[in-house]
Amino acid sequence: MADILQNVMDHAVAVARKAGEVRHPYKDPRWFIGEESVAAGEPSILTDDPTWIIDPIDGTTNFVHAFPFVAISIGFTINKRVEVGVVYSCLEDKMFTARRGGGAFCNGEPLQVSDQTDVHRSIIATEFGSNRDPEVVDKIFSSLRNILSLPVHGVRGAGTAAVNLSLVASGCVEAYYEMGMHVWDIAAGSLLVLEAGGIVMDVDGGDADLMSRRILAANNRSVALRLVEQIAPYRPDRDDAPPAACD
Ligand SMILES: O=P(O)(O)OC(CO)CO
Ligand SMILES: [Mg+2]
Ligand SMILES: [Mg+2]
Repeated sequence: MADILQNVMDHAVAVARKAGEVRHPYKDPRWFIGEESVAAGEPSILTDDPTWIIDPIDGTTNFVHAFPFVAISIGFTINKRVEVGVVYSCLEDKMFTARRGGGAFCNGEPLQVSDQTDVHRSIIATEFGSNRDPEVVDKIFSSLRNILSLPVHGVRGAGTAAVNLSLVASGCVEAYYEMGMHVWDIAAGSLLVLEAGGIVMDVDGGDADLMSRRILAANNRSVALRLVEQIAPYRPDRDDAPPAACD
């Protein structure tokens, strides 16, 4: 397991060096976007520089309640594109790894998304999130009602975006969508899905935007576009939005 992780991290360093960077990618604070560092006041701006995007505990509420899905998520971007993704699902003891162009793996075994093209035969993952604004809750339930009524086989949620994305990459669910999570929740997992043969887009069918706090990841375009028709979109404040001015 350690070998797999070391191998992926060595690749990230090699990619950074190839991009002409000579700074040590484990040490320069400009190269990090982390949930805890942003909470401590560090900027959350994705630049073209090599950048580690880290969530040390994805599934904090699960962790607190001993609900058994918790992950560590580490993404590595260059030119705002994820080059390496690692998701460790701690209690499942599954190490998911992906390199751009190099495939996605779970504990070293290759991953492939589901080949299901019929949304009616699909399981869709999503989350209720933590925003209790009535308008947002209405949108969440509107999307859910539409999707359940298609009908689909089922709707699930692991309580962690990173694990939900690993489930898409593993072919256990056909798609995952959410609005309100953050870039550190999805950077690594989005590459897992792409490298397992899936697609990642905005919930409105547009291009994926890591900082938008919106994601739709699916096994294929057919399933994704059926979901786009059902999702009631809303726009959370972006991860790179300037801090609100004080009165
Ligand atoms: O548990 P965390 O890291 O707050 O993340 C949540 C979403 O923000 C679950 O993905
Ligand atoms: Mg998280
Ligand atoms: Mg977290």
